[in-house]
Amino acid sequence: MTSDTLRDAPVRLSVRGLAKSYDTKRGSVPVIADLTFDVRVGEIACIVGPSGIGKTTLLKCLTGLQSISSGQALIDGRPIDGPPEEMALVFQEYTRSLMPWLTVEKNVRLPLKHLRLPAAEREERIRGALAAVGLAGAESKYPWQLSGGMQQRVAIARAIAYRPEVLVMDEPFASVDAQTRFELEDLCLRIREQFGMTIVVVTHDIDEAVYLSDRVIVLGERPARVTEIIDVDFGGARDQLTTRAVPEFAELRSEVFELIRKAG
Ligand SMILES: Nc1ncnc2c1ncn2[C@@H]1O[C@H](COP(=O)(O)OP(=O)(O)OP(=O)(O)O)[C@@H](O)[C@H]1O
Repeated sequence: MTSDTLRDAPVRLSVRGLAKSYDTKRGSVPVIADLTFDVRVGEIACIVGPSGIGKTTLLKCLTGLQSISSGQALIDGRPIDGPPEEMALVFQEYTRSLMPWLTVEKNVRLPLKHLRLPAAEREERIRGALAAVGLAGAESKYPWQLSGGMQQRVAIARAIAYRPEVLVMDEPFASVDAQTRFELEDLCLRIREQFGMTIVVVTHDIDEAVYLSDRVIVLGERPARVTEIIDVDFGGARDQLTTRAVPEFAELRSEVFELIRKAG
């Protein structure tokens, strides 16, 4: 997949003047003032910004878990006003999102129950998702028998077995060691290639944002606005050593770092 192909793809997720305030005992507190951006079919977009700027709040609005105060978020042109069927969400805390009393295979099977798929397709999706994340053979294990990185792979397998159009991830690799983090980043790139999914990731890690993204969306100011949208033109095939070593990588990292520092 080339960057040019992605830039010509139709818009999957559109955020238009989105604002969000929380109602608290002290009244209405604005967290997001005005966000406008698009994510195209098959793109990976990373959302970055200083701590507490409203990144998780934005994801909650996009996934229909929080109401939007004004403006709109649209998926394929349809306004989001509840959890869209076309989306799946992966959280940082895999220990809280997996059911410890269910095996790996049953955890992945869980969200497929209400899809009413033909049995053969359901089994193939479970098998294919576990194979895609490198967990073929671990079907009968329980989450607590696995390492943190493997548990997060189960959470990702569960999301991709559902075949969402948009995979939304909130700090998905923040709780694993550095080596596992690199492996999971590459897994994310492979998922995009294999399933053509659109992926939105919130991350605190600037290098990760540059490595994964076709588009880095930088949030700043309080309440939050889009400070900058940075196009990343490394294409689909990336490599932890060679991609991170090109001069453009260092330039983009500095640019994002500087924007977040100014915003904080
Ligand atoms: N349910 C809520 N009610 C009231 N205020 C909230 C609620 N959830 C979040 N906030 C506030 O909204 C602001 C943004 O929080 P949010 O978690 O979205 O930021 P973030 O950018 O994801 O933070 P971090 O980078 O630290 O994870 C914070 O000031 C937070 O205290």
